[in-house]
Amino acid sequence: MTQTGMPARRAAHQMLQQITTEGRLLSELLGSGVLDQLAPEDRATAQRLVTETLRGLDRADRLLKPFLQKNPPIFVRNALRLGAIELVGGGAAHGVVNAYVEIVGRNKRTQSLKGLVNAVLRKVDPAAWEQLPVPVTPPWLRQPLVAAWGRKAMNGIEKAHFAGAPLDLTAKADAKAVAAAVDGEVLPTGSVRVADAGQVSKLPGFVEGNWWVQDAAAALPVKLLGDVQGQRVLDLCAAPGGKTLQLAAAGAAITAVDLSPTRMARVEENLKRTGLKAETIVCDARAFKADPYDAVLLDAPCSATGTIRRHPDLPHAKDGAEFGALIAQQAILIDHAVTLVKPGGRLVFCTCSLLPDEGEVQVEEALERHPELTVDRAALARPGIDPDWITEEGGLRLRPDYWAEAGGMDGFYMAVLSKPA
Ligand SMILES: C[S@@+](CC[C@H](N)C(=O)[O-])C[C@H]1O[C@@H](n2cnc3c(N)ncnc32)[C@H](O)[C@@H]1O
Repeated sequence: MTQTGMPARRAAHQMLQQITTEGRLLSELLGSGVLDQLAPEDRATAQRLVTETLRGLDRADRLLKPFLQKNPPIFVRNALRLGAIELVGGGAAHGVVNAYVEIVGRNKRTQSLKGLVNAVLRKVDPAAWEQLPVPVTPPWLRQPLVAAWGRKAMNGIEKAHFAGAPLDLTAKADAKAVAAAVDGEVLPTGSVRVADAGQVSKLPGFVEGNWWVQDAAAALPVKLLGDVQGQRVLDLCAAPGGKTLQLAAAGAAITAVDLSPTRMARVEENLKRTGLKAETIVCDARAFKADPYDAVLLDAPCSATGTIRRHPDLPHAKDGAEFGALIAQQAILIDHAVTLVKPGGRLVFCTCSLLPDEGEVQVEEALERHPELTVDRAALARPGIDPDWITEEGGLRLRPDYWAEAGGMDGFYMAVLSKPA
């Protein structure tokens, strides 16, 4: 672990507080300029420290529990958690303990607990860390996931969440050449995996736009469309544009729609860097009107529970309260997307969610509302797709515990629906 200074620790503590008490997401906090006052190396340290703490939160709590007679206030608990993670990561005990004693001492409401923080952190034994179980997901999310996939699979999913994610790239043209340039490997589905990436923008081929960052699971929905050369394709909910770039690189004429102007600006940056072309339209996909398309891709807003390997803040910031609204919005988006598919055309519905309500169930219900649609199972016969991943209704279910030995994949659901000619 690199040297951790007080500004980075204070920022990490502040972010952990906002995530665990205000339901803020780390990406929102980073975007809001919370780290702008810090030197670049402190910014990176604060972000790494808070990410590692969130990933190991349940384990840090177990490590600390024997030394706490009752749960201290969350401000203190978060200081203890960060301190424990630093100690386990090899931080010098004296410096770590003093730092978190100081953070707790600066707050009038918690200054009387400085002694507790000092005593508890001094007792932490970093060697005990490896003996503790894999961190468990908070119950609000664990329960529905165990109900959907079973306990054994959930343990595998939690292992994958704890391990974090490697960096996956999608090549604009030649995956083998990209793999050779970045010292990566080509996965069975065609994505390039980089085990030890470092700073993404410094990897060979970034400036030239030879590839973009995209998890191997997230790259599959576009592949299910097969050859789209010369087809008119609508990418609904397109930002930051990973799928738009894939479709453009495959030679389709793309219209990319997203509600968020800031996120659409990222699609435009990505198009510029890669030299690819797409029409971009900022608007609510539910109100978008145009002549029907050969294919529509709907990557609907969802719980994002498939991306916890890279966003360990999510289970600690959220409580599932917005799931109902997201599920309702997905159904409305599907119904509208169906109107934008021409006869004989296809709709790919996908979400980066682990919840069947945002995947399998959504498609089953869509088929009831639109009996003219059929599920295109043949579209799933693609290189690297394990037949065990195919679901009863004919969709593709991907989970973080798949490809465990090779570094896992994001949780995703996708299905191809065909309209009669
Ligand atoms: C899962 S992300 C899409 C990821 C993107 N397809 C990719 O591959 O990079 C969902 C996107 O939906 C957008 N969104 C949410 N509600 C929307 C709506 N009603 N209309 C259009 N876009 C919407 C969000 O701004 C967000 O960019």
